[in-house]
Amino acid sequence: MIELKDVSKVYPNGVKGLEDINLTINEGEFVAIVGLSGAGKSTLLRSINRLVDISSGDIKINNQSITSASGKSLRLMRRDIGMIFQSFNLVKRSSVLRNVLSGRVAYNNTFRTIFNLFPQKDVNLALKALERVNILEKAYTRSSELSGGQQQRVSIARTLAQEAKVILADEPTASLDPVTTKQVMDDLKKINKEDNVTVVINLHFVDLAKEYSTRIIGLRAGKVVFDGPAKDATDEVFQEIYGRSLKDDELLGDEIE
Ligand SMILES: Nc1ncnc2c1ncn2[C@@H]1O[C@H](COP(=O)(O)OP(=O)(O)OP(=O)(O)O)[C@@H](O)[C@H]1O
Repeated sequence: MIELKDVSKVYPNGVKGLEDINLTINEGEFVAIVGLSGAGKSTLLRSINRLVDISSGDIKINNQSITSASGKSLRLMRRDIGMIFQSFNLVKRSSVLRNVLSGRVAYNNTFRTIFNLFPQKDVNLALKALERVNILEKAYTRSSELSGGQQQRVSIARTLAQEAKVILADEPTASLDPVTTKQVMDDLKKINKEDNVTVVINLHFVDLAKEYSTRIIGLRAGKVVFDGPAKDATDEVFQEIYGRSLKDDELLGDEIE
């Protein structure tokens, strides 16, 4: 369970990224965060694993405050949280398998990871993860040789190898074409369903949010302006979140049918 209590973030330049956010996200939910550019979606997501430090309030994960955690306890909390980025964040010159194994770094000592001495059980776990996202045959390929969609699958496999209980995905399909977008979303949904992994995802396309998530959180100027089941997110709701009608480029459209 992820709990945000009275969370605000003010950046050093005075910009309010988040204002007084109160949310509880339960284990196994698939939550989409939507809103205009600059609404605070990335700030919210990155606060959860403390890539962004909040200015006030508290964030708890399974009743333990990540806001006040440090050292080993922060590392252990972060080990349970996988992160997926728009830009994939892979080491391009390394093999696919090596990238997936980096999900095991927090489970091993530094000496082993520097010299690539991962235990066989970690290698097996990584190969299994690649199999689940259907790119096992690419295990020994250099990551730079993969398509964008394949690279995103590698980053999903990395969170599987990490045995993350929560996946935070920041616009994971923003640089992908519509067909690949759907494959990546299907992978995330499968992991959510089969492993009961909580998924919190920032999405630009509102129709994708409606199709895949169980709950939609709408942000506007750093505040939650909608929080409810995806099926309740009507056109009027999106109009409220965006302060205007949706534009064509906020809908992925028929390609996902
Ligand atoms: N490092 C930073 N320093 C100063 N202001 C920032 C910083 N990061 C974000 N902001 C500001 O905080 C607000 C929220 O930004 P955030 O990136 O969370 O929005 P977003 O909804 O994810 O937008 P986008 O969809 O464009 O990624 C914006 O006004 C942004 O300019």
